[in-house]
Amino acid sequence: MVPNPKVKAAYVAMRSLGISEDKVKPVLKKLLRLYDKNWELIEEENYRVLADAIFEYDDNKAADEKRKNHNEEEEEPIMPGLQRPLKRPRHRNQENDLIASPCNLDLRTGGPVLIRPKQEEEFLPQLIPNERNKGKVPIMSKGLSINEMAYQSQRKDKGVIGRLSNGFHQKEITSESNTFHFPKDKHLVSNQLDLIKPKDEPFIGEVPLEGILPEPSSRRASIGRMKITSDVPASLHLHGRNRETSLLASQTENHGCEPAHVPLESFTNLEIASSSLGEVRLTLNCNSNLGRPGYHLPSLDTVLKTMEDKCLKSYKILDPNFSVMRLMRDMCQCFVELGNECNDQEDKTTDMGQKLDVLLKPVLENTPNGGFDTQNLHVPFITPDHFHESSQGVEKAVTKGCARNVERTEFVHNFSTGLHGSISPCFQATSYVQHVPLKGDDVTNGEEMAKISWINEIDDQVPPSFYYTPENVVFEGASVRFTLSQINDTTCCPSCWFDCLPSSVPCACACANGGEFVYSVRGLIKESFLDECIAAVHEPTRRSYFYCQECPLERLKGGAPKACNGHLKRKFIKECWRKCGCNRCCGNRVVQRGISCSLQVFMTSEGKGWGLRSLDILPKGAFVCEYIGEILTNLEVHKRNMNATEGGKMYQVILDSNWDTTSLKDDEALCLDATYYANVSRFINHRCYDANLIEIPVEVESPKRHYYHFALFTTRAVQALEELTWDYGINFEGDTLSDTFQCLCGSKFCRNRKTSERFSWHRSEHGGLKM
Ligand SMILES: C[S@@+](CC[C@H](N)C(=O)[O-])C[C@H]1O[C@@H](n2cnc3c(N)ncnc32)[C@H](O)[C@@H]1O
Repeated sequence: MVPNPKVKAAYVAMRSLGISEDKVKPVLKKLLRLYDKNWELIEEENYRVLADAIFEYDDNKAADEKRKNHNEEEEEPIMPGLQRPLKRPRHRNQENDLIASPCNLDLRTGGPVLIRPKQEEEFLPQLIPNERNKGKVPIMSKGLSINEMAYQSQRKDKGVIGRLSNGFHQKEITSESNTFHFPKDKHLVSNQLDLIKPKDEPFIGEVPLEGILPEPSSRRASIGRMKITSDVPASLHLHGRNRETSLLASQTENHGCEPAHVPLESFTNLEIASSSLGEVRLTLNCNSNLGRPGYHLPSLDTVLKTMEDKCLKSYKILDPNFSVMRLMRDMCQCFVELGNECNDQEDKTTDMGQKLDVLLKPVLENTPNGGFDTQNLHVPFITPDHFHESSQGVEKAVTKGCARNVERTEFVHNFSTGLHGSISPCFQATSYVQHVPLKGDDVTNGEEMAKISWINEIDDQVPPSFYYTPENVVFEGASVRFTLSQINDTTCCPSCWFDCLPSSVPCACACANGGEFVYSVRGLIKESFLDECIAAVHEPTRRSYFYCQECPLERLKGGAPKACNGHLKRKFIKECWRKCGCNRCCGNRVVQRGISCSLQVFMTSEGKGWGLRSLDILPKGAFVCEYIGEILTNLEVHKRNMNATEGGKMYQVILDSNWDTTSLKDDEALCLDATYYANVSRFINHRCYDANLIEIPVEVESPKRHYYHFALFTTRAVQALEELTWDYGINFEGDTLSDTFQCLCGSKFCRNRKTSERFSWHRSEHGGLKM
């Protein structure tokens, strides 16, 4: 009989791993039966399932034998003769492994496949508690040389705009070059890792360990504090298991003592370096007792073996010579080599962001708080200036990142009512992030329902990188917390059903909109409402403004309190929400459903940089997108602007459409900053007066209107490929803007001209426009 070519190919693949045919045959048979002869599953990832099944069988057999010896019972092996072909011995927790195996076969019974390969990740957390991320965490300690030697950079391209009373106000800033340099000399790049001795570190005081790895509060108390001092000479040169990689372990808690030889088992600080010069080091810190009574540090050997085993199983690395230490060393090497090769300034900044992400992400993934969907966690980059401040700064920055993710929990279940009681709108962002490089041709990075493409027919620039988020993210200190209890029956419509719009009796949400819904059945803003909104911007009078008794913006400027310039009152739209009886298809839920039109980011030909356009014709009153960014307190905006340098782009918008209160607290005076976190709206350019978009504040989750959604709707029909623009409300006669923003909007009503061709413009006393 001609051998099946697929079987033959499987033998060949296994042979390359040192597994003989007679070992492959019975396992392959079982697999084929279990997978219903679905070869695709078996062939996937270079026969990973098959290889694992063979190993699994081997392990089972070893375990059986152990048990047999132990029980002194006579038992026939069901499939004799399998021996591990790999060079590396695999030591496992047998029980866990059996369950967590990607192809959890009971080869003795040919029983069902409990976990299919693709599902492995889902099962791991429960099945191997505390194991999943172990060994993945290069914790940034004080000794991380990236911090000290490689990374001196300034915030790059940080753009800021602040909205004036009815528009943007800005502080332009320059892109500063990133000064990150790795050693230029090629000879510094050694092919081998060398022993390194950490140089004396400056005293930076006490660094709480929990700052690096946040612990659940119950455990915090028991966690010791790690002190890093200038005199931490207690470095050990450890030659781990005759490996080509040399290790250095230091006893960080051994302050001020002479170097002491400690057993491998009690290392607390493992460093892997790129060479003896230690240009790049990876540091692994571990509190010697993890704050748990009875905890003993495993030996380095055990950790490495377990990690290698994990790499085999979880990361599908089948190379029998694979070594975790080599992997980490290679990573250090990459830093050195890429730094040397990188001549282009821009490359350096982008690459560094990625490298830091590699280092930081695992720290966050490994938070013992657990429970987060680590697959979806997006970790902000820590800015260079935080890295070179001090190593303490590094740890602070890492903590910040963790804190942000802790805040990410969206719903706090209220057990007494069974409702989602307290709802935090989004997660905590940090300002200290670096832009994320754009991947592929979708500027949304897959975050929106539909892809948003980009095109540049003018030059060879690619869109700037930033962190795409379809929802606002809250920065620390901003008072944005929603609770269902804030919404009473007069501010929602619990008795409505499916869609509120067709109802002949206006519901509470319609009443909040002035007695009728703002949206038509086609999902457009009704013309009368829209025209009122446009008129309020185009023809403001004194009564169109709120005047704060104590303006939060003026308060920030310091000095003698100045009178408020006024904040333009805007009509709000109130959308239905969770306490309403209708569902997501309700016609009074437009903005919350997100972007539905076809948009494209493109390079403008007038020199305004990138812009946004619609690929389709849009009718008047259509919702285009929300202005999305970080929700900041104005205090934070002020801080960011103070730290910014001149020359960048403007991305900040003040949420002042309802500043009618005399007692607006500092944490309630909010702003959206789309510099780091943003959606596609950050590409919309300004146009004086006759822009085709208008901002309308939309209340969705909360009747408290100091926070609201900043939604952009068309003011008229828009042609396909016509640029979408919006009037930032810039006061070109104001001192902050006149020099820095040269308006290229091309409108015949452009306010940036001293005298318009056809009109003579002057400002109203409140900063609005009058013809
Ligand atoms: C919110 S961003 C808009 C997107 C931006 N063009 C880009 O390339 O990322 C605002 C910045 O775009 C530029 N910009 C927007 N409207 C402009 C206009 N009418 N004239 C000149 N520059 C404009 C300015 O640099 C401004 O700071």
